[in-house]
Amino acid sequence: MALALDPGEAHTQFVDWAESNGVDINGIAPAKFLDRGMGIVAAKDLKKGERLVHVRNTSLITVALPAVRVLKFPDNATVHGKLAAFLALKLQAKDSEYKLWQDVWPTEQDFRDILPIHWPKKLQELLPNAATTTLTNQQSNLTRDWHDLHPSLPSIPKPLFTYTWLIVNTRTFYWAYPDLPASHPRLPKKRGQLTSDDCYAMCPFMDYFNHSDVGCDPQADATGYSVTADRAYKAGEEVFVSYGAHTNDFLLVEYGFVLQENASDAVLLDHLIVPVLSKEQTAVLKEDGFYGSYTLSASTTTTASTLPICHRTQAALRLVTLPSRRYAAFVSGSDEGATDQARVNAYLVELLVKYARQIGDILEEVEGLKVEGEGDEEAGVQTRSKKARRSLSLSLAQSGEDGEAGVKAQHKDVLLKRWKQIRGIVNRGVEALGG
Ligand SMILES: C[S@@+](CC[C@H](N)C(=O)[O-])C[C@H]1O[C@@H](n2cnc3c(N)ncnc32)[C@H](O)[C@@H]1O
Repeated sequence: MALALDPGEAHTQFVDWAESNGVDINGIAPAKFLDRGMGIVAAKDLKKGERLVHVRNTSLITVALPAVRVLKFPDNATVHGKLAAFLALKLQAKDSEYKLWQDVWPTEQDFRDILPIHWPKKLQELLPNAATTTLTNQQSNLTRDWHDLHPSLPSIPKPLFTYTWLIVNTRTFYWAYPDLPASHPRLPKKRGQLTSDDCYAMCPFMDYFNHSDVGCDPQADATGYSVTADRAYKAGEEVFVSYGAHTNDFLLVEYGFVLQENASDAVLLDHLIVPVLSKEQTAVLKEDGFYGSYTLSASTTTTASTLPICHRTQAALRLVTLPSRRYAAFVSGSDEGATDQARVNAYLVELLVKYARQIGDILEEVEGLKVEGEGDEEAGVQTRSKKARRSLSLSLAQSGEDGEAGVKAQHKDVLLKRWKQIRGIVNRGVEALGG
């Protein structure tokens, strides 16, 4: 069990505030962990099915709040951007009603330590392919939101907006406004047209929960949000929720960590398979809906009948390696494909073995990166209070000194860890495919 430390005064004050502001807490408490900031622990033995927390719908922070609507952000701005803008204004105002909540958020420096969006470019360039795609999308979403909202935020510097945008990104919950009727004017769009990008809610206290691939499943209804124990917990044990079935590449970019054990982990193979497709094969796969998103899963329960590759990968590789009628029989379902499986496997093994060699080179490159500012700067920051660190880092950022930061030991460690995980998945894949 990871060591849970006393969270400190700011957290005690926040919990008191939360309890008097629509958050019902039962048998759990925030605690500090050495490697993942804050989290939630069982404050007593808990039974499976016990409700651990309920956050009233009126205590959620959504764009339907009158306090957000009155700011009249542009209609075309995203819900993510509007919430980030609202929270930036609240953080700047000295008398915000959310001050005690904001005081327990991770600091901007915490984000610089863990989130790849703040990594130096040379390190970002060494991210695995799937992580690079997620990071590119994240960067362009942030740029779009800043572009759309900064004319409405003359007093907010970009680093502050970036900070609250990342707070929303790492702490938001899916909220489809179950408390509002179908075409209520406070909905971001009419109910029928709501997309997942419209359904963001900030949920004070619930945002203390850390993620595990197997954990409690937060539930929303018209009364608000709740978390119920998915199993029995001993007092002192950390209680996780699941943020969803995410790979470690996704978790690294969106949340700044990778899991040691992750049943949802997989390696994206697009960069290996797409380049071997001819123009004609690409067109066929696009037409059949099998172009891209080729995955090799991390599953260790693979048997001969359940290979660690997805159906899309099977389809693409069959088109590349077999006569087109064999491909057609497979995708139409008239042939399960067992006869050709060995050929398909052998082809993929070749690609994976080549990839394993490249991974070896990348690992060497990452291992060789020089870590800057080790020791001195870190030690100084750790002795300051969290609040002081926040104001220090925000004021630094406000001066525009974003620059090209150096590689930190933390960045390098997590990147090495991820590449070693990928090497493990690839090697296990080669074995399972009979290589
Ligand atoms: C919703 S917040 C959870 C509370 C957060 N740990 C804090 O200090 O406030 C999500 C963030 O928690 C951290 N986190 C969540 N689950 C984690 C895990 N299993 N391992 C390491 N860090 C985790 C990541 O920094 C992530 O961006």
